[in-house]
Amino acid sequence: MNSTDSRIRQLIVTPIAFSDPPLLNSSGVHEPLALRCVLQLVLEDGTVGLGEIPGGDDRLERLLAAGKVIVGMDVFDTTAVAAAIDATLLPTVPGSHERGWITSAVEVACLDAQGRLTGRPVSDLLGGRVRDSVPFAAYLFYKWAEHPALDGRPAIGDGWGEALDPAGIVEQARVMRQRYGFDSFKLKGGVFPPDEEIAAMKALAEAFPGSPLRLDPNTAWTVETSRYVARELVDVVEYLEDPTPTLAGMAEVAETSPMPLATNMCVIAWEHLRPAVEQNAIQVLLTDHHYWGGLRRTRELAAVCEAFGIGLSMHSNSHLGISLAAMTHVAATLPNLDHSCDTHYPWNSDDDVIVPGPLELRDGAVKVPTGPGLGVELDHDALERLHRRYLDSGLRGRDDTGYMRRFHPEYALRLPRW
Ligand SMILES: O=C([O-])C(=O)C[C@H](O)[C@@H](O)C(=O)[O-]
Ligand SMILES: [Mg+2]
Repeated sequence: MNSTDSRIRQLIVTPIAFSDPPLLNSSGVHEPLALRCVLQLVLEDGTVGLGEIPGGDDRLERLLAAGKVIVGMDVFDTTAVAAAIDATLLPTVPGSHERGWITSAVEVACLDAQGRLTGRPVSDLLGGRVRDSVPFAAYLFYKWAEHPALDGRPAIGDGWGEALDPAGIVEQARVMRQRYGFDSFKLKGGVFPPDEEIAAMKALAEAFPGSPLRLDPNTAWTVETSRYVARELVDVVEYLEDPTPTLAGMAEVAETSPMPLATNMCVIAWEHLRPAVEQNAIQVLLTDHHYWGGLRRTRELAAVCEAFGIGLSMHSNSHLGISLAAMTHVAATLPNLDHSCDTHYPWNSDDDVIVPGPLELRDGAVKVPTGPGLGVELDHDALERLHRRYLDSGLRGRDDTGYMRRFHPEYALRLPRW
């Protein structure tokens, strides 16, 4: 062993759980805890690279399998590392989308380690920044005031209060702007009948004139309803996100839609790109390095979008700071990032910060960390605390619909619903 031995010694995967408010969407409501996996990629010289992806038993198992095949490989050999993981998972995980989560998580940890070894930020390793700070949108949600009491557990409140109508959404947007300076706003729709959500978007447009707005019902509408909403929101939204299911459905809506259609649902793997282009089904792609195979693959995806005139935005699930750092680094290097990125980060509790330090949402943007690698350091006490929560919770997957049914047994998942 010497001080520059960049071979991978071990992948440590830690499943964790962190607090999530009762955010509503087209498939139910967020549970009180969200699951993530934190990766620590340990090199022979003791350098550690960090990664983070959504949790759940399946992903945990796949990450552990990936960890076994990459031992001894050089951390700079990310193409071979990804290929080894892909080959290992292929027999049991046929979908490239699902394999992408795992190769991505490990690639980010490799890049973090490479940056620590070379003293360069990940954005430099990706080709260099075209911007020093990355704009994010406020991600607005209809929500309950609290997680109701359940099975002897008391109700769990949060500082945000209830938002179930246009006034509540505008108020939430005001708080988001006041705290974080966001200029653009995305509303998670598909919760209430379309006319109520149209009213919320119009109220936002009136309250924040000139601010870019988006509405994302996660495929809650039929083609006909999508066309109606599109007509109602002309000159109100910059794009409509996943109004209806399937590429064919999106293509039908796009034929008459006055605004671009965006997706993070019907184009989620490389094999979806060609039919999407052929059918002109989407005009904006929300990329997400977590499932597109990593930060380098995200840059390749951006180039494909550029070639076909598809605009670029960025998707987010509930996430912690390692993911935010990775999103910020890659977004900083994308010349054709046309829209501010999504982030769930403001919904997190202060108790759940696992990488205290440079990441801050200010003026609606995050400054790209300039320290080595991702530029963030893991708080091991916080990691241990969130790992305990995971163990104690017994939660092993995400189930927004099942959780909604605990309070409304008649609730049924129907997409499209309207
Ligand atoms: O843009 C999106 O579709 C999302 O962010 C998906 C997420 O799962 C969001 O809907 C949520 O967390 O409820
Ligand atoms: Mg979406």
